[in-house]
Amino acid sequence: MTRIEQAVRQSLGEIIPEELGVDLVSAGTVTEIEEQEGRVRLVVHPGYPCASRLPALRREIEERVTPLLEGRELALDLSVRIKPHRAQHDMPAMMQAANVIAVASGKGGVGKSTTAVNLALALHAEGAKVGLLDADIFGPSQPIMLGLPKGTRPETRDGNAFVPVMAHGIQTMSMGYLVTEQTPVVWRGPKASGALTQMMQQTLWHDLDYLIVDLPPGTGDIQLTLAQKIPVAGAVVVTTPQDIALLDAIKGVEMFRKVDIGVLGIVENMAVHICSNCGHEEHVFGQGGADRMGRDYDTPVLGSLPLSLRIREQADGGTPTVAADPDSAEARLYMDTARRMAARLSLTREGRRAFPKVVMQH
Ligand SMILES: Nc1ncnc2c1ncn2[C@@H]1O[C@H](COP(=O)(O)OP(=O)(O)OP(=O)(O)O)[C@@H](O)[C@H]1O
Repeated sequence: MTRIEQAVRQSLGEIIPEELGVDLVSAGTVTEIEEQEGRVRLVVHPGYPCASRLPALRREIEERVTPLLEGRELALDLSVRIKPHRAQHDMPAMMQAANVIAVASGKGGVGKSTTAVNLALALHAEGAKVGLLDADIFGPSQPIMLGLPKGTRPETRDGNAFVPVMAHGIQTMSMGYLVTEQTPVVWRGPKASGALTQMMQQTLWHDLDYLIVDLPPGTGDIQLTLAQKIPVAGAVVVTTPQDIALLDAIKGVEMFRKVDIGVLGIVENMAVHICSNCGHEEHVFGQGGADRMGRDYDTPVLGSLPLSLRIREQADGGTPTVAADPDSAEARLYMDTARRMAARLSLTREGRRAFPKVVMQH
């Protein structure tokens, strides 16, 4: 390595993007530094979607590196490359989805689905190709949050494969598309788990960087099936700061660890209420619990969302916050959380790629 290459490497080793928490070199994003005639070629590939951050990162790199080049030109290739990351027991990634991320909660009603859809939209806004699977077989809520008209059905191909339904730029699939109000879902246990595997594998996901799976609450059959049959690169546990929700969240974290699925972090929802009249902040469900849990279980808090009327109205109205009002404070919190989640995943080991396989069977 030449003197200039060394100096460049060292200065890149001092740039620490907030969401990554480590420097560009340690994170493995610097794939090439080469002094050539009259110029230095530099290739930096962040492994997570961060379109909104690239201009500032480019400026920072240029400002630090250019003075070191002794008059040579800087040829900088700064672009995102999302790879598949290691799934449990080294299972190969799905062909059509590089990274499956499970969004779970220990108990119901903590806002897991709202969080999942906003995180999916945030990854999309940052430039990733994203799918969302509503795995809540018994109470699918994503079709409503995605604003899809009642009775929306996915197209089928060859009679047994579903074309994902596009909504706000992401590919989606939900049991809500397959059942009607007249056909109550009476499956339990193995049948429901079978339905999840089927939905996952018989959907023609197209070239996804991330498939976000919105799990039903708890630690039951569906979660177990996911752990056995589907390669999951990472999990996120959504919780409110209430003690009881936290205890349930701990069970969720432990469940994923037991089945060798990495927990990327905790998202704390409804952490603080901001009065829409006077702006007064109140910690409705207590304060600091997720931080404590994060420390005790060595799991970072990826983000903290307020209890906000807008989040509820926008989700329940079919255009979740990130799509409805991308510049709002709440949307920015979701974007920050999603970037941290994906950045943390980018630091885990690379996974095995799947071999081409025909999913459709007759
Ligand atoms: N941060 C928030 N502020 C205000 N309302 C919220 C927030 N997050 C979620 N909600 C609302 O809380 C309700 C429950 O949310 P959601 O359906 O996402 O929860 P869940 O944990 O997925 O529920 P379930 O256990 O039934 O699957 C919804 O009406 C949603 O709009």
